[in-house]
Amino acid sequence: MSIFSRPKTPAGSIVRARTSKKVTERLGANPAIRRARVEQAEIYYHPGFLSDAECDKLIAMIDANRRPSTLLAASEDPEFRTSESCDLDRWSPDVRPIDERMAALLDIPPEHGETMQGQRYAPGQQFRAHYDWFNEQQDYWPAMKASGGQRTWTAMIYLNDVEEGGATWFPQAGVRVAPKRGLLLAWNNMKPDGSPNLGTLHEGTPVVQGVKYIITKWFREHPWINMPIRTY
Ligand SMILES: O=C(O)CCC(=O)C(=O)O
Ligand SMILES: [Fe+2]
Repeated sequence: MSIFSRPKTPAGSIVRARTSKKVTERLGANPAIRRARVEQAEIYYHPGFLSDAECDKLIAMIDANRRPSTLLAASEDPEFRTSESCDLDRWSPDVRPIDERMAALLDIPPEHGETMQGQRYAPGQQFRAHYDWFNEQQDYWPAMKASGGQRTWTAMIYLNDVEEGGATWFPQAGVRVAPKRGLLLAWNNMKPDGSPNLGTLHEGTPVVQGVKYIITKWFREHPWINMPIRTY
């Protein structure tokens, strides 16, 4: 192999490795948090992170602003992501304290977080298996690199219980999480050396009965520069 050929496995990174270690230590020290007992990925649970009132408020905001969900990279499968999404205004008095609490829980500066997204899945809707980390070989990567770089951690919260279906399934890690109102799920998209972890492959399985509401937050390795600044 020539020394100029592209490595097959994505490269590690000192910045991401440092974040991995810091967040892992912070979560490990929190008695309210449990780690899934698997080696393939670092997946954590915090039951009851949000109150019922907070969940209801976010559900109402999602219902009021939802639009079809989108994908960063084109997919040939029209059923790949069939849910609806909405961006939640981080400066809203109902969103900001939650946004900041999530960042504090992980010990990541809030400005590294992308806009909190609400997701709504009606029966039959799903988000097929994907990674949250960016593929650095794809056309979208230069724009993502410039806007804060790789996605390091994901934190999501289930806002309601779902009658049937809608579990988050990590097929490589063998972890299935059923929606539970107020439960926060967080995982490290990176490996300890700061390279993307293939073990984080996950999907939002189809809802069978009921409607599933979640919020998702993706944290970048650097501050997310798309963040709108309010000048008043
Ligand atoms: O709906 C789920 O359970 C997973 C959502 C997800 O993977 C995402 O929003 O990136
Ligand atoms: Fe995801």
